[in-house]
Amino acid sequence: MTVDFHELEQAAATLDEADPLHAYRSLFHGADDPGSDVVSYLDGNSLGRPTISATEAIAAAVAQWSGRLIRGWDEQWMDLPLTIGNRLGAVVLGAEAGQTTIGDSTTVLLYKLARGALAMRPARTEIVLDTDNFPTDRYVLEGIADELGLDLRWITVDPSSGVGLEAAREAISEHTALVVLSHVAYRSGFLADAEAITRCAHDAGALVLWDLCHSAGSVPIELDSWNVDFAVGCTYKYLNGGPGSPAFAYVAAEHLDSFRQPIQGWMGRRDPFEMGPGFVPADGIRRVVSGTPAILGMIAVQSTIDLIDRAGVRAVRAKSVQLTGYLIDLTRTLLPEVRIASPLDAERRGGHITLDHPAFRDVTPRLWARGVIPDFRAPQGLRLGPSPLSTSFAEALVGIRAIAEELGR
Ligand SMILES: Cc1ncc(COP(=O)(O)O)c(C=O)c1O
Ligand SMILES: Nc1c(O)cccc1C(=O)C[C@H](N)C(=O)O
Repeated sequence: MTVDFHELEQAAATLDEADPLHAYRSLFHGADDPGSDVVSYLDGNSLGRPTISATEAIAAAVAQWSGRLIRGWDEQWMDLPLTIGNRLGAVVLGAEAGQTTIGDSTTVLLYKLARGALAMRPARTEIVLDTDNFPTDRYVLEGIADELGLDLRWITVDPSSGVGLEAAREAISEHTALVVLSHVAYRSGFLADAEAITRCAHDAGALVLWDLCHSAGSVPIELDSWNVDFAVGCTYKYLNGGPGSPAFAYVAAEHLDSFRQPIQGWMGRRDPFEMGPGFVPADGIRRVVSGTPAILGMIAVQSTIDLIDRAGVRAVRAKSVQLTGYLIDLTRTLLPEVRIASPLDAERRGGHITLDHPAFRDVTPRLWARGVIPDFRAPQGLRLGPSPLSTSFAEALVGIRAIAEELGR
């Protein structure tokens, strides 16, 4: 079959013109910068692009540091993790104020929340998780199971799919203390039915902890109305917080009084500057904090929350579905020998897809060298993660065309 690339380029341009979010692209550094060596950035689910407003916000934070020095803590910084948490809750997580905070890495928050949750179900013996959850989730839970003498109940998952409701229902039992799953699977992009699985866990008397790393900022989330107990997630992906920006943690209001986490630091104590004897947890979500929060690291996230608020989560999701659907269509046309290792049903697909081919391990560095940036996930997956606010259809086409060329088409 011969492919008319001119026609494909015209079609991509038409999609960009019709895209109600297209103007947001110009609010990101590098997206249309003629000096950039990147021609197709498809790794927004590993590290999002910086927003232009974040540069200004970070400069203002440094000026505040310079001018206010230590006074900045009393004036703003002590409350900032909770202030940003509330805003993230309202715009992205479907969470009322007072349940979300920013700090630590996802890995560390996962540990803190899982330990705290397990302490609330002391008579139960099992943690339910899946074989294809992100490595850090599996490793953290393996460590906790060793520490506490608990059993891990693994849901075996096809890496091109994810944890469906039936599989979750089979695994969850009267022995289950805690269920820990990813809302969007890091490899396939499978979008779990978080509401139904949460209900299923609760019916069995268990608690749930959702990893929202790949869903926050790309798919609608309603933690309060889904009755989720706990959640964690990254801010450097679709929330554009920057490399290593601190993660977020959500603890449902109903659990906050009884919740105790294992890293009892002074910043999570009631009246930390009293510096008194013994640990007394702070009221509310502040008790999730352990040490001094990374203030400069959390500044950029606010800029993206503002953009998502303006664009609307529904519009962000609609663009994301359109982008992944477009990548799937192009793959079928230009890469017929490649397997699509992600859900074809948009309802069950998050913001990224994975393509499978034995040549991808070798192809990936060649793509990076020519400014086309997806990422490689072993054993043979090429993961394409467009960002709804900054990726154009034209850019997606450039990426798939380059993959086709590298495969010798
Ligand atoms: C699903 C998921 N969970 C957890 C993590 C780990 O996050 P961190 O390295 O920031 O602790 C990541 C990404 O690295 C991820 O994709
Ligand atoms: N956190 C990352 C890093 O420090 C380096 C490279 C990639 C990452 C990622 O975020 C990977 C990502 N969580 C994934 O889903 O694979």
